[in-house]
Amino acid sequence: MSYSVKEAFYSLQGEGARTGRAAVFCRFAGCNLWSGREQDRGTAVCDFCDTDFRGTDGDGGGRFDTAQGLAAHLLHLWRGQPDERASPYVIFTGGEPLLQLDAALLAVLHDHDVEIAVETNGTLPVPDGVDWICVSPKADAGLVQTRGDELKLVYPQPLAPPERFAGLAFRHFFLQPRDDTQRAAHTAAAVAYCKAHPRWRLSLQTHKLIGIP
Ligand SMILES: C[S@@+](CC[C@H](N)C(=O)[O-])C[C@H]1O[C@@H](n2cnc3c(N)ncnc32)[C@H](O)[C@@H]1O
Ligand SMILES: Nc1nc2[nH]cc(C(=O)O)c2c(=O)[nH]1
Ligand code: SF4
Ligand SMILES: [Mg+2]
Repeated sequence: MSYSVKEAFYSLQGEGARTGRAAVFCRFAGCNLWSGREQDRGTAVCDFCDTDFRGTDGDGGGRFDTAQGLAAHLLHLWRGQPDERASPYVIFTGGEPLLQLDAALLAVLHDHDVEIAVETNGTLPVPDGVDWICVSPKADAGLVQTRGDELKLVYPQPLAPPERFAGLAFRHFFLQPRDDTQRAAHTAAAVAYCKAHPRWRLSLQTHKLIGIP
């Protein structure tokens, strides 16, 4: 199996329960809910995406023929000093990472003592061996992955109210304001919802607020 990676970079997790934690991000190319072309956005299942995931031309991107090759590339990007209380941390995102993340890649990373997280839309099952599962459901897409560590719902999605997901088997429940021209209004609405429904916490995209990748 070969892998198509849009970009890969070292930054801090900007969102959710692990906000602020150093990580190598591996952004796989391609998604099952949008082609990534602007002219298709209006008819896409997921129409609010904030990410360019087409092609392999980004910083640290490329085509990798083997799991070993991609794992070596990701480990090379890690800048953390050795620390017995903090393993190297790799977050697979995209696009939709579960179109490409496989057992071979998970195994070789675990062989190097890497902790592995995934950011997924929940339409595909997460393979065994992922250490941290973040699911972000999309209103018009079937949800297959109904358990995990955090559920991070982009808010608002009129056809996907938080109540639809509150009973699922996640440890953390977040609302993340939809980033578009109305972001301030969406943020205010998310704050109001969290205040009324304390199960839910606010996830800000802090990397955007401070201008890091
Ligand atoms: C670009 S997606 C890639 C991973 C996967 N395809 C997914 O949707 O979870 C990464 C995260 O950004 C969130 N996201 C995408 N577009 C957003 C937007 N306009 N505003 C806020 N969050 C957004 C997604 O819901 C997801 O939690
Ligand atoms: N800093 C930072 N944190 C993130 N958390 C999830 C991201 C994503 O695009 O999946 C992301 C991202 O692109 N950058
Ligand atoms: S599912 Fe994720 S990557 Fe795909 S279009 Fe939606 S937000 Fe973007
Ligand atoms: Mg992002």
